[in-house]
Amino acid sequence: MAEVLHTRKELAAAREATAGPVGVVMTMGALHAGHEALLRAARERAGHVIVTIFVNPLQFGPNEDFDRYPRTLDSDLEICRRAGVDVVFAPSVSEMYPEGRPAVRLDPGPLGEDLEGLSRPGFFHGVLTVVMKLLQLTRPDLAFFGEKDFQQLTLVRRMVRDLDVPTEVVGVPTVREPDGLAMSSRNRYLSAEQRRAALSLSAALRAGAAAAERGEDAGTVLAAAHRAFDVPDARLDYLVLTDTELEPGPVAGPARLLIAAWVGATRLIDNTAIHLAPRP
Ligand SMILES: Nc1ncnc2c1ncn2[C@@H]1O[C@H](COP(=O)(O)OP(=O)(O)OP(=O)(O)O)[C@@H](O)[C@H]1O
Ligand SMILES: CC(C)(CO)[C@@H](O)C(=O)[O-]
Ligand code: BAL
Repeated sequence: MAEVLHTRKELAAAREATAGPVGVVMTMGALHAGHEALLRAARERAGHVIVTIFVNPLQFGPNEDFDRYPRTLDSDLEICRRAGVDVVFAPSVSEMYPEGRPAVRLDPGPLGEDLEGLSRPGFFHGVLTVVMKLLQLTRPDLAFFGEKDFQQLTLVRRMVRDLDVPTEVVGVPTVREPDGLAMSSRNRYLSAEQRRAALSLSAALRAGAAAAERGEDAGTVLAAAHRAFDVPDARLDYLVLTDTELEPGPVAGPARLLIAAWVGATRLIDNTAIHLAPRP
């Protein structure tokens, strides 16, 4: 049975009593099969698994969905129990930020201002600040993050490297619905019609990957992805081809194709690995 803790003091006591490799999976709750894959990966690599459930106000903009973000603690706990999680840490906002918004926040650097950071100013300052706080509180040997949020995974890896955090960051492949839609807690905002339009994100990525497999160059790969996205009910935010560190403009070799789009009032993201053929 997972132990459910709400205070930093309880967590510190539980952590003190734990030996052996500790794995942490950080979440905002509303757990789904994507999160379950992270829990399985953690269970395989770590003797002791801690899950954090915290909807972090610091990473939401003033007009974003902090208030309506789904909060489903009972079913989350059931999923954690089934997955053999040892500790669930589910603090309140005042427990995490007793003095209100922290004056000192982590600066994600230039990548934090691009892609997701362009549409969500301050987002990665909020993400990295809470991830660092949760790393300090849980002191894990391993921390598991989903590739679905590839820019987040990249920035967390960079933070851990730049700030000498003694934790290995493990990326877990994106879990999809059978029709290709990347699992996301925000999918539950979609009507049936919007869910059909949302398929255009993964369709664009598949079209890009298929063009790369045919040996097409970067420009053709991107054009194929754009053509496949062409649906009236979804509005593109960005569709970019980068290198695997999210720097712009790869011409050959391993790359990443990333997309963000609005479907109604819901903003969705997705990405895939691409391998560009060597240039002649
Ligand atoms: N489909 C997925 N496959 C793999 N990992 C995922 C998937 N969805 C979320 N994750 C990972 O789970 C962790 C917690 O994410 P979070 O709780 O924000 O869920 P989410 O579904 O991404 O929510 P949202 O839709 O609000 O962004 C992150 O590391 C995230 O990348
Ligand atoms: C990493 C995270 C838990 C920080 O709030 C959040 O950004 C998420 O769920 O991906
Ligand atoms: N899944 C990343 C957290 C967020 O979108 O707020």
